[in-house]
Amino acid sequence: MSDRTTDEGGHRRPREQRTDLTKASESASQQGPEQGRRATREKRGHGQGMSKDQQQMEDGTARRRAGHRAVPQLHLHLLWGKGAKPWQALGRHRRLIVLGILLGLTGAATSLAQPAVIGQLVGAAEKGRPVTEPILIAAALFTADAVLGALHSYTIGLAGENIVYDIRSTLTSRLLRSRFRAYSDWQQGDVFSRMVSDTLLARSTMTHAIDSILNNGFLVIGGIVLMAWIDMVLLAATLVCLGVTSVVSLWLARGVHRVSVRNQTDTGNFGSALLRVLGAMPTVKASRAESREAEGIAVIAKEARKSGIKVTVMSSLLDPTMSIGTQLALTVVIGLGAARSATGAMPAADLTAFILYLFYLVAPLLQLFESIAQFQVGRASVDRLAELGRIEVETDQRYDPATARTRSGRSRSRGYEAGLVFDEVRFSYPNSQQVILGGVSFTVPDRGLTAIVGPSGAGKSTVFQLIERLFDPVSGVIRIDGTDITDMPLNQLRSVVGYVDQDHTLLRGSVRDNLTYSAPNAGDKDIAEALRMANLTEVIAALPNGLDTGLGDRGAGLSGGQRQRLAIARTLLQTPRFLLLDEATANLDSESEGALRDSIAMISEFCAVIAIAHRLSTVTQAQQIIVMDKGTVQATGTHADLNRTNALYSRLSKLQELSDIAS
Ligand SMILES: Nc1ncnc2c1ncn2[C@@H]1O[C@H](COP(=O)(O)OP(=O)(O)OP(=O)(O)O)[C@@H](O)[C@H]1O
Repeated sequence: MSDRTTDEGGHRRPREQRTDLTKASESASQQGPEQGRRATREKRGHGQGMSKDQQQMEDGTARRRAGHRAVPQLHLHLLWGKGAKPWQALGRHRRLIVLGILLGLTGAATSLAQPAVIGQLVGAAEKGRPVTEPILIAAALFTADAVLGALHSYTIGLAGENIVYDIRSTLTSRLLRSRFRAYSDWQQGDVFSRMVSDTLLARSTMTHAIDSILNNGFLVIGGIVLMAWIDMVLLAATLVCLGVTSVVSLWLARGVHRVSVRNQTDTGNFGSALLRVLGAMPTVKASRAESREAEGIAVIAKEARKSGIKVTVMSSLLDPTMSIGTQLALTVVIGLGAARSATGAMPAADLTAFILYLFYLVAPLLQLFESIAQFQVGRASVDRLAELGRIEVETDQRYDPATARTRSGRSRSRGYEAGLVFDEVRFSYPNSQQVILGGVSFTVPDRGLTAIVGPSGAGKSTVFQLIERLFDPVSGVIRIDGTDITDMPLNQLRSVVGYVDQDHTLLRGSVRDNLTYSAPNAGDKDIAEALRMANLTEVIAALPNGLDTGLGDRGAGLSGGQRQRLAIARTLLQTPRFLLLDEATANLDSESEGALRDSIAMISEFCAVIAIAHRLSTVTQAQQIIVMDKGTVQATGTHADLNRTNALYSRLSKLQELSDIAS
């Protein structure tokens, strides 16, 4: 099967797309149905004029090409996953981070040299030697320290922003390409909170915290070495005082990690709860549920507050713990040092340098432990992002190679049927035992209107979700022109299948943005034609800015029926070969429904329209009607046949007549 309206990457070709709809419908209306059909078929080149081998070659090429556009991988999980290579996690930002760390370390070296130079200055002054040289060296060190510090901050900040950008863009791409059933398991608010706040925390971990741990660690170790060089006795006293507090601080830092994980989960829960009600404001108001919901969300917010306070308590204990240790060390050093200096065991210049090193050590030591705590907070975020990054994505490879081979063996049998075929399809939703489709078989020819009717819950919408491959059957095959759809690249499948779902979702943006959503290069002529077919020309003309009028969330600004027709026009611009309409006429008044019925009749001249309809009046003209009940096909036929032969259909038909009379 080939689709000549797709390019190498599986995208639709703009030029052909722009003209497809107009030309096809013009042909259909001007040349009469048969010629129009032929003209459209030729333009679409859907493979009927090709040999089967050619088609299969094109299939393979298209699949390989589509497969080349690999879904971006998030490497964050490597940081703490099995066989972790932290280096890889930093990806292409490694160089920048290394540069930042080197700048920081050089800055730290200049800092470490300062007390020694000041010690020399004191020594020179003590002995009455010239002090110009040590002053100049000290000034050069201060300047270098300041410049290196600024460059260091900028480099690390830049790497941080790059990393956040990378994580966000990679994760967004993965989320949008995720398998529908995998995405359905996630709460939107949780996803949102991970994408916004966890990425910021992860940035701190991967740049500032790591950098600070290395730099301050270097300063601390360097300071200790220099202090050892000056006086071992004073150093031993210092280490005893600081050692105890360091152990306590490390224990606190671990605690910070534990409570941070809890706090980030609570924050995600808060986001989910908020999104849930914000997405249903009219229902909340109509149900007078404002106070109830506000109270419920306040409870969740309280949980986040509680775990947030725990993080604050643990983090704020770090500072005083370290302060106690350093104050103690300072007191001991000054007392012991003064005594040693008085006995002449230690020169005054050495004591000055030692005390300065101790002062210099205090800030890096505090920062070191703060960074370890920050690292632990960010680590929890990195873990949460890595979990999101492992979401299963749709690939254009075969869903299950072994099964696909067996299926394609069957599906590529000689004499395949053109159109869409359900062959003994069985299906249950993931994590559910309920059989939703129990061996459904039917054939939809590649032209004309096919209606699917049946009571609520019969499995009609599920049939559409399987055609779109939002889910895959448990067993059985769905074929398009003889090809198992699991063997088709997804974007090829979705370019030949247009789907107007029950919610006919519109997005915030202009009418034009919404119309051209699946055909971004559609021209004005095609847009006008699609609007005409969906009976929207006058409606759009009456809007203040016509096609450029802005719509609110989910298409606010248009009536329910207008939104529904706009969704149909949007799908028409995609020039699908199979147009799936799920309850497309549910919100229409009788007049609009009649107009749309005419449009569907016209559209079905050049593609296969499959319409789920509760209003049977919409589909009485259908070439075939499939009656579904409890996940099986009860009967297939025309309106007249089914009215005569099928009890369920004639009952639905009678109920419909009654409701029409009543209205
Ligand atoms: N995501 C899902 N997870 C589990 N079960 C589901 C899911 N979606 C639908 N179902 C179940 O599948 C069955 C068939 O649903 P489906 O939406 O296909 O019916 P339908 O015939 O289109 O109904 P209606 O005419 O009311 O839209 C229902 O029993 C429903 O509860």
